[in-house]
This record gives sequence, C-alpha cells and structure tokens, in this order.
Amino acid sequence: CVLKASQKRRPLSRLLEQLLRNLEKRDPHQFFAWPVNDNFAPGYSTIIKRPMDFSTMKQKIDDNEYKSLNCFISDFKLMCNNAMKYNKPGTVYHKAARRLLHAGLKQLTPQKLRPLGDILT
Ligand SMILES: COc1ccc(C(=O)NC2CCC2)cc1-c1cc(C(C)=O)n2cccnc12
Repeated sequence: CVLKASQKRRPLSRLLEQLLRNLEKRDPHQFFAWPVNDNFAPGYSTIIKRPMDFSTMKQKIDDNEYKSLNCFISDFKLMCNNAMKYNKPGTVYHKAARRLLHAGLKQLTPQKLRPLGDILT
C-alpha cells in the first residue's frame, strides 16, 4: 500500500522514535515520562534551567526539531543530568537517573548504531 504523505516519516524521525521507545523501557516507574512538577519537587524550576523528559523528546521528534542523532542524545543526557543535579545521591530518582543514563548510552554506542546504516551520516 502506498503511504499517505502524513504517514511518511523522515528516516531520522523513525530511527529516533525507535531509540526513544528503547530508552523508555529503562524507566519502568515512568519517573522520566513527563515534565517534573514543582508541586512534587519543590524549587525544581528554579534549580533546573532546562527541564527535559521523554514526552518532550517525543514532541520534538514529531516536530522534526532534532537535526541529528547527537541533538537527541544531548537531550537524553540533559534529562538524566537534571535528575542527578536536583535529587541527592541515594534518592530513588538519582539512582534511577544514573541507571537510565548508563543503560541508555550503552544502547547509543556506534557499535550498536552502525547496523542502522547511513541514516546517521
Ligand atoms: C514525572 O515525574 C515523576 C512522576 C511520578 C513520580 C512518582 O510516582 N513518584 C513516586 C515514587 C515515590 C513517589 C515521580 C516523579 C519524579 C521524577 C523526578 C525527577 C526525574 O527528578 N522527581 C523528582 C522529585 C519528585 N518526583 C519526581
């Protein structure tokens, strides 16, 4: 069947959506699924200048805001580093962020990405 224009996704967008789904699997409690709410995290928006979460990354993919894989990876790192900045070591969120960052970057190594072909060049 022929894809309608609206269904045609740019190769990079399709790749980033796949990578995002794999990263989200590493966040079983969905601590990173949505923007952090100041009501649950006092002072969050004054401490964290550039908030980031998976739903925002998904929206940026849909809006074709990511011009490269590196921009996508930067937002993933920003999201994890925000959590390790705001939350004290030993908290459930700091530990979850460290684990997510470690597991996520292992999925984003050149060895893992090379099979995806020249989309990335
Ligand atoms: C979208 O953000 C969230 C969504 C749900 C939860 C949550 O279910 N927390 C329960 C575990 C103990 C209460 C926590 C968070 C959350 C993430 C974060 C991060 C990522 O810093 N956070 C920081 C302080 C307080 N809450 C949170």
